[in-house]
Amino acid sequence: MSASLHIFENGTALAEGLADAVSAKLAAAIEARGAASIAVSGGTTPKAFFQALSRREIDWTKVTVTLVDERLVPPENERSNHGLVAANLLQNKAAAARFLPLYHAAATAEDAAATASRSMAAIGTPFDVVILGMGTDGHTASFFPGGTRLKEAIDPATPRGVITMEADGAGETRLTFTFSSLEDAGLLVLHIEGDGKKEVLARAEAPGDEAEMPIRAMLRRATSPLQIYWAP
Ligand SMILES: O=C1O[C@H](COP(=O)(O)O)[C@@H](O)[C@H](O)[C@H]1O
Repeated sequence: MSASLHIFENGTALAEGLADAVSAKLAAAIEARGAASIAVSGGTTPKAFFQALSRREIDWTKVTVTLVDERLVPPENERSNHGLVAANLLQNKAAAARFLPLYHAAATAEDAAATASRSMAAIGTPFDVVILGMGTDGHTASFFPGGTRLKEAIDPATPRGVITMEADGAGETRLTFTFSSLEDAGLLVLHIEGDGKKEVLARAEAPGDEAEMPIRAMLRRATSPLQIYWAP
């Protein structure tokens, strides 16, 4: 499915425009089914978007928020995506939303992933909204080049759920939804900012191996049209 590019003059305009699109999709899902779901990314990019979305007037009591991926750290750790979402999205109107974490204190990373997969089964699929980010190495979610379970993570035959991932440059062990969990979202967004990320995207759009730039799996094979939101 081909991608669409939405260009904004700056990060503030992008945050507001993306919050408009996402809140409209969540409101439509609530209207249709009485519930809505969104999986968001961490990293440095989404903070302003989270803050804008947190102020949108939808029925947040009917919205479940989770993460596309997470580090195997508790929420009080400064590198926790849960912590980022708690501080910036689960605020204002969105404080009423239900949050389902990927991290669980467990004996092993595999146990944490299995617990996350089980709790996600309650959300229902596909997600109404998925917001992806992208690293300068071409990773998305925790689909890292050289990742221990990259092949499995981006294989469309791997079932929906959360798996572990380790990779050089990823820091902590990661927990990540698989490709099949994310690629058919009602609204599938890639949120990137800056000229550097635009150049990375251009490289990803060129022919090459998905294992070298795993964002290519989403660009090439997602069944939902990928909506790329970019600002300088
Ligand atoms: O490791 C991660 O990085 C990506 C991108 O982060 P950014 O700091 O370049 O915005 C993010 O999408 C992912 O969720 C996160 O775990």
